[in-house]
Amino acid sequence: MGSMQRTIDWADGAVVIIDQTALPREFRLLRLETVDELISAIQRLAVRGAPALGAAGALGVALSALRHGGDVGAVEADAERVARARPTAVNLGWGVRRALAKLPGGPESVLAEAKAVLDEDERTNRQASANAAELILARCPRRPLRLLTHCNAGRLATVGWGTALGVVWHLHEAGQIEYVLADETRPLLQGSRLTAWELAEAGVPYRVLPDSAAASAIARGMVDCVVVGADRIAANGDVANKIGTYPLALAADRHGVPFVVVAPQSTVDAELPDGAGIVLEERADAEVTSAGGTPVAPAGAKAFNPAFDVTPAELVLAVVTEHGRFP
Ligand SMILES: CSC[C@@H](O)[C@@H](O)C(=O)COP(=O)(O)O
Repeated sequence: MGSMQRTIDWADGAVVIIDQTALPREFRLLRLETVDELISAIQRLAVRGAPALGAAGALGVALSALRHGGDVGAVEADAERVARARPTAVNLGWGVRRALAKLPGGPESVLAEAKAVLDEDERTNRQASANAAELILARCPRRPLRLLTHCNAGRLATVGWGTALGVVWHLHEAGQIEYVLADETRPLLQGSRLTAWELAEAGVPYRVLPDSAAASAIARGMVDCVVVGADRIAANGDVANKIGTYPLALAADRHGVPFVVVAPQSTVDAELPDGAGIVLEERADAEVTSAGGTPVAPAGAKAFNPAFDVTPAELVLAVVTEHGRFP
């Protein structure tokens, strides 16, 4: 049910998203009619994942342009607020800039550009993940393959199809997947809530594991390849992705397991020479000091809660986009 629904779309003058805070308990859609509602949905991760945030950025500018018409200053101010809703995924600002560039043509051309961003997304991710699937088949001799992934880089992180999980869909169609290990992805559990839900829907054999068990799984020879998405890729190939990605890359390197990153070209920040310049979002202490809304740490406990980390290019076998290997 709901499997053909886009993660984020435009319908009857509003942005419609799959509410990712409700999954897997409930599949429900949210209608966002204002820029403020969209920004709030981005910040509480009701819509999330770098490519989906690119679409959200473009649609946010469309919402504003349709509301403010010829008031360029008002639309530019809204665009700036949307672009700053979260700092790490470069796609958010990319989507905003693409739509904003069409403002001189009027609100309808802004909306048309936002819709083009959405339409391109699935095509691009299918191609990027097909390229990565080919590379993995060439580099990993064991059949069928046992993959490990982190966070959610599935259709829920994009408008449709997905990036790292897109690789799984291609390989599963070809009968080449034995199983997928899905890191639960502390603290917000995108792995156990979202990736597991997608894998179950698609009928792919999987197990959820604590993030802290991933290095052991790699060391015990249970993983042929680690495949993840990205939030921002610097010009030298350093990769920012969900917190916990860097330790996976270290473990994979130590045990000679290929570590592959799959992303659309829009996730490359060509102006950034290396990963040192990437702003890593820090989120609220309560996400760590509570579990499911119940406090688990002593009252007043402080947390270190970065949402992302940076994996240096030297630990990455390949960054794969729709154009092939990057750079
Ligand atoms: C194709 S999604 C790639 C990344 O955006 C994904 O792995 C990730 O880190 C998402 O983080 P999130 O905080 O859930 O937005």
